[in-house]
Amino acid sequence: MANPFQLNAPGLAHDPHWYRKAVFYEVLVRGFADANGDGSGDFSGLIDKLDYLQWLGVDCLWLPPFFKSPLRDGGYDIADYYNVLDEFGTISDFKRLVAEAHARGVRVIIDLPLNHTSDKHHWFEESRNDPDGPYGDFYVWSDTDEKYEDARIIFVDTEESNWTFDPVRRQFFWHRFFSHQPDLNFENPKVIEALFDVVKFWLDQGIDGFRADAIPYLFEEEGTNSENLPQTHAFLKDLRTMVDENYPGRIIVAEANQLPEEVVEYFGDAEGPECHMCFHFPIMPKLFYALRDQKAGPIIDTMAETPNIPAGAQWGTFLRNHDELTLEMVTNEEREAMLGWYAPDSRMRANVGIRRRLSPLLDNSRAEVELIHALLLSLPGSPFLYYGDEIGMGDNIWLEDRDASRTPMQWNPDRNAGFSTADPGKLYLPVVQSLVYHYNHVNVEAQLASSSSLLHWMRQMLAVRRTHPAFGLGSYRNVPTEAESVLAFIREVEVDNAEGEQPEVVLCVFNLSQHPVAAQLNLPEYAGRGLRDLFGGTPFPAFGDDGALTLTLGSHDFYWLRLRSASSNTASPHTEALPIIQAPEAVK
Ligand SMILES: OC[C@H]1O[C@H](O[C@H]2O[C@H](CO)[C@@H](O)[C@H](O)[C@H]2O)[C@H](O)[C@@H](O)[C@@H]1O
Ligand SMILES: [Ca+2]
Repeated sequence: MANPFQLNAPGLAHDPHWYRKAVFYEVLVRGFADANGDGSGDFSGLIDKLDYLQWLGVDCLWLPPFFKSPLRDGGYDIADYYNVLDEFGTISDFKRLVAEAHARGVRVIIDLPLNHTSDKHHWFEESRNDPDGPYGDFYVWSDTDEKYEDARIIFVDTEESNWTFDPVRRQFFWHRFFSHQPDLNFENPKVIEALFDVVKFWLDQGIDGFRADAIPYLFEEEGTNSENLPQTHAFLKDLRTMVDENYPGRIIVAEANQLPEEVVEYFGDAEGPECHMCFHFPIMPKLFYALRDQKAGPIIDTMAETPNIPAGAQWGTFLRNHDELTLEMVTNEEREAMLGWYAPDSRMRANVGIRRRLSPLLDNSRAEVELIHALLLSLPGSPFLYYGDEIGMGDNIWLEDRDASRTPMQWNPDRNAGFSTADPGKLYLPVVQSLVYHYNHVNVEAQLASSSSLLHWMRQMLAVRRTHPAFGLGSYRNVPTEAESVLAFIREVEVDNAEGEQPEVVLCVFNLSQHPVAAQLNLPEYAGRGLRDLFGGTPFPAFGDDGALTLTLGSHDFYWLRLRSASSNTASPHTEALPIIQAPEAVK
């Protein structure tokens, strides 16, 4: 069959700030495509699907850990930083993946858990067996489990303490996550050296950057909560210096599940930059909260509390990922409300969060799935999508822990959803066969054949976003309205085009309510200016002479509107050109 996704192979454009406009896509190698039919996804399978990802409009892949691991924490328990899981392929397969992605203009970042290893890592084996040997001080050992008592337990479902007694060394070792994941001792310069070597090794394989997993927990200090310590920031400044000096254009993305004022510290400052990007953990749950509360307030407040970031930095925004939908960044009242709304069955909960995929969270409401994506794609930050959400994949809460939302990608209605030719019982996890999300009807092939599908809608959204630099690079300004269900904001950036520097101003308006609403916006600086819809180019009524504009929005409706040029209020070919969205051959 002809490949319906094949486009040209543009290669990578030179752009040191690529990540500030990029759309990222988190893809589990294990879960995407199984090329050799052994029941597990692999690098070759992912390579086969790169045309699809390019067609969708993805700019950069994020690959969660694929290193040698006993897989007791989805690969975040690394046994060997320098080797990959046998079932995924070889390092040369990985390099081929990077090269093939780059040929299609798609970058690749990987996940690097530096805070801890698996207890099967040889560093730990040697540390526990030979306290005076070269690895004796690689982990945090203690004769007592009463140190650092102000550090909270993160995996509250499974862990009772951050210390575990090791019967071999007859001491306790420190771990912020599972008890089979000992924390490395960052006070030991040899550990830092070893980890810098790991980072260099992977950057030498051609990756475009890495996600620094669980970064707030590197150091411990008595009398503190052992999170976000100054020593951690000093380590990150050194790491950034090494990356900038040796690998310009490659990025570090901080995974710091912390309050806005704490997360922002992970960007560093002009004198001492740290990470190029930080995930914006606080805004994510507020989007879900606002949707059920049907009020824009929580989003407006969180954006107001979000500090400015240094030039050249960017937020990473997301709706879902391989973890539970974490509720660490909301108040106790908000958390209780969200658990009631989104996790009525206790099986849907994990640690301080909810282990469900996006579509089931939103009761398979297409309008809500569209609305929350429209928010994600237009609020400040570079969006990180999660594989399968572009087709509204479901989950399986009967699986353990976060595996609920790590099931195989659904490609077609064939055996194993087209993910693998293996005997179904051999798959790493079963494909989703629930009534509503069964792979018979929720799959890429079916959605490709339907021009009104979520998949085509997503592709168009990414295409429109790409055409308007205001979304990636623009400033953000809230526009107050009386209607409490309406969120309105302006994204604005100076763009250089044939007519010289011109501001691109995009007005985004969302109705978070299930009921229609009319909202008046007052922007006197735009008095008399017209607007155009970004999708079809339809002219909208102009702002009045006093700068007032009344918009009506249907249930869960939204607009992305571009302010027309000040001089004429008429379309100019350069500033108002609309993106041409082409349907693939298969649906023409
Ligand atoms: O390796 C341990 C974990 O590291 C990341 O953890 C983060 O996920 C937690 C939720 O599962 C979250 O509560 C915590 O704040 C994060 O640091 C990684 O993403 C996990 O998959 C992994 O288990
Ligand atoms: Ca395989």
